[in-house]
Amino acid sequence: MSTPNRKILDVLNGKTVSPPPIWLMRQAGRYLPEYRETRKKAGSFLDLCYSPEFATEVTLQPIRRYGFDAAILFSDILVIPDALKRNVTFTEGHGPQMDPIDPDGIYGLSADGVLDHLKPVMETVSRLRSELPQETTLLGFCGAPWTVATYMIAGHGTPDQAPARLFAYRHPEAFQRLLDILAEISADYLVAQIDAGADAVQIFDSWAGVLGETEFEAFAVKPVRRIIASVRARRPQAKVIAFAKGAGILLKRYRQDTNADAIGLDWSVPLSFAAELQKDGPVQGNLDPMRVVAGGVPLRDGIDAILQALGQGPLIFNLGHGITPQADPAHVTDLVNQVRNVR
Ligand SMILES: Cc1c2[nH]c(c1CCC(=O)O)Cc1[nH]c(c(CCC(=O)O)c1C)Cc1[nH]c(c(CCC(=O)O)c1C)Cc1[nH]c(c(C)c1CCC(=O)O)C2
Repeated sequence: MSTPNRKILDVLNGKTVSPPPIWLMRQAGRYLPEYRETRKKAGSFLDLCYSPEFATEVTLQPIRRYGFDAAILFSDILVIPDALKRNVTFTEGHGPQMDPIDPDGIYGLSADGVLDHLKPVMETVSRLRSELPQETTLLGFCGAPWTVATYMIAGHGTPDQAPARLFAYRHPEAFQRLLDILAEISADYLVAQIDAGADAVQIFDSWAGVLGETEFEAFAVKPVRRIIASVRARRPQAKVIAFAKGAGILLKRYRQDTNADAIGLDWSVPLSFAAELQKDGPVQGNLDPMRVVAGGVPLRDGIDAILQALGQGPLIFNLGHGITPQADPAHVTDLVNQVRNVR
């Protein structure tokens, strides 16, 4: 069998690829008119996530438009609480909502049936692998236990994750049990995505940045290390990108202690520090999504700075967080052309 030429896998193996491969977090989404069209047809947001036909279509849309080096499975990190029967809904303007969980609820959680519930997602992954160009890397993903737990405890998004932080102090045993079950399910879920055709996976810890040092170690590092170890024990070839948003100087230890193949960097990570982190292994990031909204000079300067600081080492070009609905699709074309040095 010939090995497909997937640049992102080369970077994940520690190689420098020039120009760097590129994909964008949330590259399938509301900034694209074709996404908004499909979204209307699919019904609710979760209906879209569980429809192999529509989820495949929206995953492919940004690949057709921009030829990104990776496609990321269209789904959401909150399909796990949904599979755990937490009554998850997404309503326009309110973001995700679910039943807030208490300690009794945590002790009542069961992993049974979770992967069955997620079978349509695996069907989407296998359709994608057969429909994508050979050279496009297919990324699977899950949320990190801490970030998923913050939604399960509050029942919705919060600016500072105060409900989950307080819960962890008040109910340490129940909270640990929640992290453990989420880590176990997430590892199985990632293995299932890899078996269905994902080339690599990303773990999103979007709320890692609100944790103090001790809690970062216990709630962000440990569960992610456990997931990666469990996936590697079963699928030694699997590549993992870990994105701990807001982790700052703790990122140095985060890579070493989780054993991630690459770490994602948000836009607050100084490029001098990013270059140091790159000496330990591949990095991904870290353009401020607002530069994509602004376009023009701020966009050009931001891209230049990243390419200058990180372009000589293993880099996957990305944003420092998801692209926002107000981004102009034409600015994304400019971004891709500049990174690829196309005039
Ligand atoms: C925290 C988190 C969530 N979901 C996700 C995270 C981690 C990354 C991050 O921090 O952005 C991850 C995610 N969500 C989505 C993807 C799909 C793949 C891709 O990146 O293109 C991925 C990888 C689609 C989505 N997930 C969601 C949308 C928008 C919903 C819609 O189309 O109506 C999309 C395209 C909904 C969602 N899902 C979530 C929130 C808070 C919201 C509401 C906020 C919003 O509306 O942007 C939870």
